[in-house]
Order: sequence, then C-alpha cells, then structure tokens
Amino acid sequence: MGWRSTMILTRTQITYLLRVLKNRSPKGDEPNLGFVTHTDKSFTTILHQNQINGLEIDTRDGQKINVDFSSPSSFVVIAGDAFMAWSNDRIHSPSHRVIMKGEVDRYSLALFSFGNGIVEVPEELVDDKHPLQYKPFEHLGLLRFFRTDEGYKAKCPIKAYCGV
Ligand SMILES: O=C(O)CCC(=O)C(=O)O
Ligand SMILES: [Fe+2]
Repeated sequence: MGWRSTMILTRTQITYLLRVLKNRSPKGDEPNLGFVTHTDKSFTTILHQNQINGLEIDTRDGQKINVDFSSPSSFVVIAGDAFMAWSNDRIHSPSHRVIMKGEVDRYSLALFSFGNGIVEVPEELVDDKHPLQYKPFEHLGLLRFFRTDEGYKAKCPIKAYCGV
C-alpha cells in the first residue's frame, strides 16, 4: 500500500471505546456461550483477558482457531468490518465468539477503534482483479445501522450498509 493509503488513515480522527467484560463460569445447566458469534464493527480491536481461554475465531477458509492466551502479556488484534471495507476485502474481518469452559470467571478488555469521518477504499486498492466492493461510508453510521432491525439481521452488516 502506498503513502496515500496511509494518509487517508492518519487524516481520520479515531474514537476509541474500551469495553470491560465479565463472563461468569457457567453454573449447573447454564449455557456456556459467553459471547455470540459476531464480527466487530470497529476498524481494529485489541483484546486482552485474564488468561482464561474461550475465544474462538473463524478463519477465512472455515477453520476455527481456539486462541491460547498463555501469557499475562498476550493480546490479540482483530480486524473489524471497517478495516475489511477500507481494504476492499483484502483484509478479512473474522467471525468470533466466546465459549466458557472452566470454573474460573473470565474478564476481558476490548479496545475498539472507530474512524470519526467517512471511510473510503483508497484507489490503489481497486483494480481489475479487485473491483470496488464498498461505497464511501460513515463509520459511526455503521454502528447506528447495526442497531436497526435490518442491520442486526443482515448476514453481513457492512455489505448491507455500504456494499456496492
Ligand atoms: O471477550 C472476548 O475475548 C471477546 C469479546 C468480543 O469479541 C467483543 O467484545 O467484541
Ligand atoms: Fe468481538
């Protein structure tokens, strides 16, 4: 990617959202689903937790990765839907979920980044092999769209919001 692509990102103001989440270890018949399968609506998400595994990430080719947070300094970076759209589908925004297994409560931190303005695919990322997949879109508008019935039920919310 050339310098112009980088410029487009650095000119955009970023809003960060820090989410602190607790998943209680399931008691008795309680379901073990800690967080339903979803893709993040962010540009990027940085995840950290108290060394209790449970995060499952689907790869592009249909494999499942059980993320192993084996060190207190482990963290995971996930590309969100806005990064996928900006990259014209070169970067994949993976589905993921949390399954609770052991007897210890799980605490996780998620730092989401959102662009404040309009996100658009840089022209360097559009060519014959990679036709334009997304119209310019307001990133925070994606969050509003996801809160509508149409957005929430869409198979791929980002495509429903601004797909070509
Ligand atoms: O708790 C986790 O490890 C994942 C949380 C998550 O996927 C999210 O907050 O979007
Ligand atoms: Fe997530």
